[in-house]
Amino acid sequence: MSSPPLELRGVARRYSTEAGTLEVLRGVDMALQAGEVVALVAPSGTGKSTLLHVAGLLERPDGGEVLVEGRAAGTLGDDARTEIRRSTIGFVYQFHHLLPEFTAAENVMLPQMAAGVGRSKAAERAKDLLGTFGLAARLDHRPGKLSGGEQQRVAIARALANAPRVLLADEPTGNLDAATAELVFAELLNEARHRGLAALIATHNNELASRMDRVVTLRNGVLVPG
Ligand SMILES: Nc1ncnc2c1ncn2[C@@H]1O[C@H](COP(=O)(O)OP(=O)(O)OP(=O)(O)O)[C@@H](O)[C@H]1O
Repeated sequence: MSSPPLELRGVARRYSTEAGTLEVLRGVDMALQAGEVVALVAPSGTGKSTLLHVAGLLERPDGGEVLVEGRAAGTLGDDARTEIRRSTIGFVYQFHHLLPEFTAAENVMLPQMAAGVGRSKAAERAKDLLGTFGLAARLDHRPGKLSGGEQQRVAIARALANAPRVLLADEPTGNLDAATAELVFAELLNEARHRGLAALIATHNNELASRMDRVVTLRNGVLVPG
């Protein structure tokens, strides 16, 4: 059997604070299979973002390992992690984090060009992706001229730009009104399923969580089912 796109083994992460050491992750184990969309539920402040950042190779674990397609990746150096992240992992944040001085299309082109794709090919792919999210008429708009839902759709298109096998999302619709959140979530779920991605989507919303394939909860620094 091939390796899961993403696996966490005994992942630990702690922060030094004035009050002492804060053990946020105490041995997180999880395997995320291709085609599986998993909900990550965690009360605020328990380490959900920390977990996603470590899983997405943005931060290194203090213990344990993150395996990407079977390769120990979490504890590699910054350049190697960046390389693997760029080619394998798409990340959607709660706030879109788009670059305000670039257009929607350019925001989707940039990660591709950073990965070595030529400008015209990147532009073509950005157009296709943004079209998928109903933004064909918004390619040349800067983020400030887009609605919240449109901004988040651009952010999702950007996360998919390099055809990742893993999609990580940190409350991707948490900043939208309920009706827009529903539409954007449905599109995100649809794309993740259509592409057969291994997806981990953090949400505080139990109804959204129940529509994913399974739910994991972060409790006392470990993941438990349900
Ligand atoms: N760089 C850091 N240094 C010190 N403490 C940190 C650091 N990053 C996070 N923490 C602390 O670790 C804990 C978990 O933070 P994290 O951002 O992962 O929580 P979260 O579950 O994502 O919260 P929320 O849902 O409110 O965004 C919090 O108590 C936070 O204050």
